[in-house]
Amino acid sequence: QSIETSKKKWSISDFDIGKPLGKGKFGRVYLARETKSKYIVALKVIFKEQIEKYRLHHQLRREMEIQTSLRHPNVLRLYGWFHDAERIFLILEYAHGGELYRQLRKLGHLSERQAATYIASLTQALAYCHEKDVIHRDIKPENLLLDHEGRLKIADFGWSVQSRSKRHTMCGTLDYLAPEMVENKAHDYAVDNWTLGVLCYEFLYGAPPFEAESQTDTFRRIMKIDLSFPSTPDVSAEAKNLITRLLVKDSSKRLSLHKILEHPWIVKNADPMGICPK
Ligand SMILES: Cc1nn(C)cc1-c1nc2c(-c3cnn(Cc4ccccc4)c3)c(Cl)cnc2[nH]1
Repeated sequence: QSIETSKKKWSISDFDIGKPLGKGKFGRVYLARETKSKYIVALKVIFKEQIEKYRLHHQLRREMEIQTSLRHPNVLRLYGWFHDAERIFLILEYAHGGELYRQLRKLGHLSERQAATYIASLTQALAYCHEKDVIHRDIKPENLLLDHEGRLKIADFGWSVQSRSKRHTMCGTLDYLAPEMVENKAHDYAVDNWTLGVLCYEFLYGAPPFEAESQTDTFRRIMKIDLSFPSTPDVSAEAKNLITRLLVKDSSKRLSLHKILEHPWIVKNADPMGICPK
């Protein structure tokens, strides 16, 4: 009965619950171990009355169906779910390395090899999601985790769950949203390309490109494409070229996911295995 494939009806008695990993509006995420196989998972507990109160069961169902159908090395697995009278439990892949966000905050900014490796992994994961008609995975450092080998995992289910680490008020930030999102226009796949540009900038400089004191100022900077590159850290011209070709207002003119993977900066710097040796 491997957790990966079983059609077994799970229940809370199948798991030993460990320390909380993250918490948020809809519930918490706990480290857990399936009692028979000793398989380690992350168990996300969502309270039904919260879902009913905010009338979110359709979104939750859609997110769960999407997440269960996705199989990609850079997308966190949802193995299955079960519920009791008041809670819904999601059985998730456990990412041993924790939040990419913490690594970024600890290091200040990433090396070009590390940044290129993460951008290549994200691009491959998004190309896979787009092939399955899944867009806007809400990619921001908040939703990125690392496995035991340092491989990136997109961990979002559309729920803004705040993890345990002291967190800047990232929820509700505009920093990662493309102009058409910020203007609440119909958005298409290309929003994810924009967000890759924002993330690439943040990985290399340690802060997102349009950060400002207020959300209004961030909004203005995004709409103006008010992009500038600090003189330190010293970042290569190829990296700046990739960022500039993604942070384009006209979504049809942004570099495509496949073109990103062929970009000289990615070809030269990204580790093919998605794991950047230290
Ligand atoms: C935190 C943390 N520290 N270490 C050492 C491991 C983890 C860890 N957390 C998870 C978690 C986990 C917990 N909370 N959340 C919400 C979240 C989502 C995206 C980014 C941040 C938080 C996810 C998961 Cl699902 C799956 N695997 C996880 N692994």
